[in-house]
Amino acid sequence: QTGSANTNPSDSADDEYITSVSIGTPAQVLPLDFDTGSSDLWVFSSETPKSSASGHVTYSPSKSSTAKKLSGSTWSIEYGDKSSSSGDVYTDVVTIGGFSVKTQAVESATKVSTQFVQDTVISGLVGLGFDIGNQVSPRPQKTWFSNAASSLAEPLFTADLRHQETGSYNFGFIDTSLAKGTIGYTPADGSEGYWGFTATGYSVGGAQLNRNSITGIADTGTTLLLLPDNIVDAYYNNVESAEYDDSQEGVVFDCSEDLPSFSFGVGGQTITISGDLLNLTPIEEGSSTCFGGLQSSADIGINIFGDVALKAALVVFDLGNERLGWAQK
Ligand SMILES: Cc1c(C=O)c(-c2nnc3c4c(C[n+]5cc6c(C)n(C)c(C)c6c(Cl)n5)n(C)c(C)c4cnn23)c(C)n1C
Repeated sequence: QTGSANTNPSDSADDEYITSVSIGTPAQVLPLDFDTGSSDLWVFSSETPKSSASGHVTYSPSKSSTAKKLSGSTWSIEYGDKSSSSGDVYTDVVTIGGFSVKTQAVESATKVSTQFVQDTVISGLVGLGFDIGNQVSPRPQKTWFSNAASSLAEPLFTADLRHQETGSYNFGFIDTSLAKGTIGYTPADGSEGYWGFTATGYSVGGAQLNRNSITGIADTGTTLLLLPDNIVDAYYNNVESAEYDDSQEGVVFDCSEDLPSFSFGVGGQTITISGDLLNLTPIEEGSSTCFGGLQSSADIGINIFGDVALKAALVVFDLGNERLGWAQK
């Protein structure tokens, strides 16, 4: 069996990607953000304070004949941008791209931070990280993909995120036609709950790849490409108008400037992110100053290959072989 779901950028900056998910009987369809950097499936629900839930599509377990309370279980999660949510837990049928998991832990939010209240285009997240990262207590729950894996044709999924167009998450199969290049595989380390891997080097503007290994995570839930300062500096030294903007907390530059590409090596392949994918967006509507898609990971303690990097590739999250595949798109 397989599944295939379309995913769409939420706004003009590709800040996040929205995928429709059906929960319960009859189906309640919610727009959710698939996040390989976390391992909880949580939703705005009938238990979310009305003031917080306004503008959001919500899940009502009481309206689903297949919903069951997981009594005594609670959850609480905080994300890299300091956003957070918490609540209690139901199980229900969850269908993604035509594939159903009958008894999926659906974490219902009784509390959500302001970032989530304001982000009305999504009604929650689907964690596609490793089960070890799940935040339900007293008994951690499995992710949707972990529950699905044993019934899928192959225990893997692919992410094909695109700039300002519809992409896809495919489960149980690899559509190689989505990629131009060969898929290069490298071991994935799931011990922290993330899809960790090591890139073998990088280059700016199509130059020869150097041999500086970069250990990081493949994270569909993070917008930017977050790398060490030495790499960020090496890149922006090629961008004449680039400067660090304290208020924006990142490197900005003239929107009119042509940006060089950025390449990294992984699994014997070279993934090249074109310059225009590295110009994320004007710092505010109509501004001629733009915010860079590549920023520093120095304050985070981990390197994150977020959507800016993933958009350049077809990425295979291969649980069965504990490996990540990357192919140029
Ligand atoms: C260590 C880390 C991160 C690790 O993940 C991270 C980050 N980066 N994008 C996101 C997140 C997103 C994606 N996301 C990013 C957005 C940005 C940059 N902007 C301006 C808007 C309006 C966004 C929205 Cl609506 N959504 N979402 C939905 C959540 C829950 C995120 C949590 N963290 N996060 C940051 C900013 N940092 C420092």
